[in-house]
Amino acid sequence: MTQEKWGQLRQRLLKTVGQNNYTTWIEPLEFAHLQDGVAIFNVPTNFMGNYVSQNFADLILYELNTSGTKVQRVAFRVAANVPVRPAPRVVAPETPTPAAESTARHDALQAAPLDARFTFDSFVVGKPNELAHAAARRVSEGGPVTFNPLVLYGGVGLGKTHLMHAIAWDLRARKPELNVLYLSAEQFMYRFVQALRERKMMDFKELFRSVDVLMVDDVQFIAGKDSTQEEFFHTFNALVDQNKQIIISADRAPGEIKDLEDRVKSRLQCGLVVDLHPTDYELRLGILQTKVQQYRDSYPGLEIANGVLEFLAQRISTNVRVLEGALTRLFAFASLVGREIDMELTQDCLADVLRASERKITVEEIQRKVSDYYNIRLSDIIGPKRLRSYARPRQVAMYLAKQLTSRSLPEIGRRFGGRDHTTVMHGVKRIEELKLTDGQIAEDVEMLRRTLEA
Ligand SMILES: Nc1ncnc2c1ncn2[C@@H]1O[C@H](COP(=O)(O)OP(=O)(O)OP(=O)(O)O)[C@@H](O)[C@H]1O
Repeated sequence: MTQEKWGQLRQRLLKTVGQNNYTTWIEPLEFAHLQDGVAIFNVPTNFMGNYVSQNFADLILYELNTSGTKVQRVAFRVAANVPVRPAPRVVAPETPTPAAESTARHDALQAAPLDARFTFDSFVVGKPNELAHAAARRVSEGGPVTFNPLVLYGGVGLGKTHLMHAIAWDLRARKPELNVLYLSAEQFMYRFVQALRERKMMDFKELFRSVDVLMVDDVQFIAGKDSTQEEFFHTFNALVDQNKQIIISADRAPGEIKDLEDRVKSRLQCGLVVDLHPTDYELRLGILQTKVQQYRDSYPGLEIANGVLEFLAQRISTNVRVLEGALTRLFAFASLVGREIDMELTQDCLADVLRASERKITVEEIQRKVSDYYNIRLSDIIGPKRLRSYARPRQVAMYLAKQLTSRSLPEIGRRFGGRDHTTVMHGVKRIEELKLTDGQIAEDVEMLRRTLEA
């Protein structure tokens, strides 16, 4: 079907549904394409898609087929670039027309916009985020609900929002018929308070319970806000009862969110809780390389000297937002002054960022913490003894020194009683392998990392 044909068809629909309905529901529809007998239309919001689907889909299908276009089904999906129309003014609020009433409801449930850059394609996967990524991918397939809710948690700027948006984009593409609602916990509270104030609690409940996939970002925000928590709890239960997928993000594990009611905590812990770990050197480097590829389009011809990305990955903190900000600044600066991005330019341009993110953890501190943890003496970690009960903690300490400090392998070796850098490399590799096969080691390393970074 062509756009022109859709234009003619809309005129026929106008006659059938009347001007009011037409302006509110039909006109904003944008014909996207016809594929395998499904006519796909872009709509500005999920709510609109749902409403049109329930009320006008049969009519549209009928009109399409009688005009000679063979279509088995129509589907509506939310596209990022379809403008949201302002709600038509309700002239007589006491007796709103059905269309106007629905539009007002639709405004009350406006989903937060999705960031077009936050897709699975642009998400770089590494050890620290691979589990979270895999879980997000699974949910985005929209198959039967196997874990509910999916809780993604982790520190600032580690990609929680990015993953949630990626799930939403994917679901919209794969299952346009699903009503996917993404919003922050703050927006949830805002809508709730607004519904209370405007005495529209029934609408609020009905609308939240009508979604197929609910995604609430930064749930820690509702901690300590009693009535919002209560409403969230009921919404949550109602959706889980209907087997609707819920995806939640938080800045820490549900059990550790202060002032979050126990019943909410325990509900959140019922599904799959996955942790986005702080980025490690390899992931940071991977992210930088990917971003550089993206920047090349905007800054053609700009060169980066060898070693600059490695330097940034080593020196800038675990927060990906800070890493991205640094790179953006570097590119903008280099293109302004028309120079290659070399070490000198990097140091000049990012002096403040580099100072702020200087790592505070020292190799000595790591050695102390590790010896305390394994209950051995500091001298045994540094000393020459090869006993397994010393060698393994020593390797753990070397591994942590590599991950958490900017020291090179030879520098680390020197601090471990003058060992060679190949010994350190071997130790680091050994722990990397053991982390995958030995749950106890993985837990030890994680505990130590947390106490060191606290
Ligand atoms: N693995 C990754 N690959 C590519 N980009 C990433 C990755 N992780 C994070 N980012 C980018 O880092 C920035 C911050 O990520 P995001 O907003 O998702 O963090 P967050 O965990 O939600 O943080 P906050 O708690 O501050 O909301 C975004 O621009 C995101 O695209």
